[in-house]
Amino acid sequence: MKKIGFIGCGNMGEAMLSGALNYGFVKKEDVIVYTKSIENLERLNKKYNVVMAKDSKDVAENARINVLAVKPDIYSEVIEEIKDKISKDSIVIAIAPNFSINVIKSMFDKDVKVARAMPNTPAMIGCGITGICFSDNMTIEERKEILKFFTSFGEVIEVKEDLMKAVGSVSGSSPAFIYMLIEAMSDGAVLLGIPRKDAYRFAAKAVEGAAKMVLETGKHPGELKDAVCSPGGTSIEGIIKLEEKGFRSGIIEAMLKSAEKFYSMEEKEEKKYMKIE
Ligand SMILES: NC(=O)C1=CN([C@@H]2O[C@H](COP(=O)(O)OP(=O)(O)OC[C@H]3O[C@@H](n4cnc5c(N)ncnc54)[C@H](OP(=O)(O)O)[C@@H]3O)[C@@H](O)[C@H]2O)C=CC1
Ligand SMILES: O=C(O)[C@@H]1CCC=N1
Repeated sequence: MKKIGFIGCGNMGEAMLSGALNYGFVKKEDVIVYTKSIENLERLNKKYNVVMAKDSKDVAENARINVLAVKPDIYSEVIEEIKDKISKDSIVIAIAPNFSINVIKSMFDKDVKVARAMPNTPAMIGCGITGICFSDNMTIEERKEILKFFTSFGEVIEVKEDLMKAVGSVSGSSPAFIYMLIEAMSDGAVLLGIPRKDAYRFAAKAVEGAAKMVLETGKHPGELKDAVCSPGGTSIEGIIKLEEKGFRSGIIEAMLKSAEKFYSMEEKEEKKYMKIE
């Protein structure tokens, strides 16, 4: 029996796989992976030397922890395929926005052990952050093991299930917002004459440095911002423009919009599988 299996291994699956291997949660011979295309499967096998499964069932039959890293619209098809192979000792990790723990149980048609998580792609470099909740039937030991998996490629915070939609915004989706910030900062720097390559470096390092200042000093972000702005100086000019353009409310609304979508996706599946009106 392998320790962990990945059904689907694209952007998020590979980020977790490489994180878990690099940061020592699991050895390559203890991982089994299945993806739809043979090209991707062979690429992953070559890159990580993990065992290739012949199909999703093969993963479920041979792995104790099963990570469902397929797109949301493939979940039901995959669960249908593997449900008979999931034993009472297996653990299912679900990372799609749509499916609550109850819905996953209902899709498996049994009291399966479910860890519902919302990770993010910086997992690939060991800098992920994941929000997670567990089904009641999971033991403390099992929970600890799953927390260890997610900790192997970043931080993990246990949350109540109804906060998963917020975690989706602030963890799952937010890297996309930050990449946009870096891209926009770089465009501005290029406009001011800095070569493109250097512009990305300046912008990304500023984001990294600012994030570390928040994490390591424990200071309020507003205090750190104030320390940058000299009276009558250059930064405050930029800040006035950001306020004028609705920077902060734009970000807050983006968070709410992502959470709203998460909730509506979840609600749709609840109605379908739990027969809730
Ligand atoms: N991307 C992100 O930042 C985040 C994603 N998530 C969630 O992670 C999940 C995966 O998303 P993401 O990694 O972006 O998606 P990708 O499209 O990058 O990866 C999907 C994977 O599923 C495989 N696949 C497709 N059909 C099947 C099938 N029938 N059986 C088995 N495997 C199949 C694909 O195989 P192949 O490569 O061969 O086509 C691919 O490896 C989603 O549910 C998403 O909501 C959660 C948090 C963050
Ligand atoms: O965009 C999505 O739906 C997925 C979930 C969070 C990040 N990516």
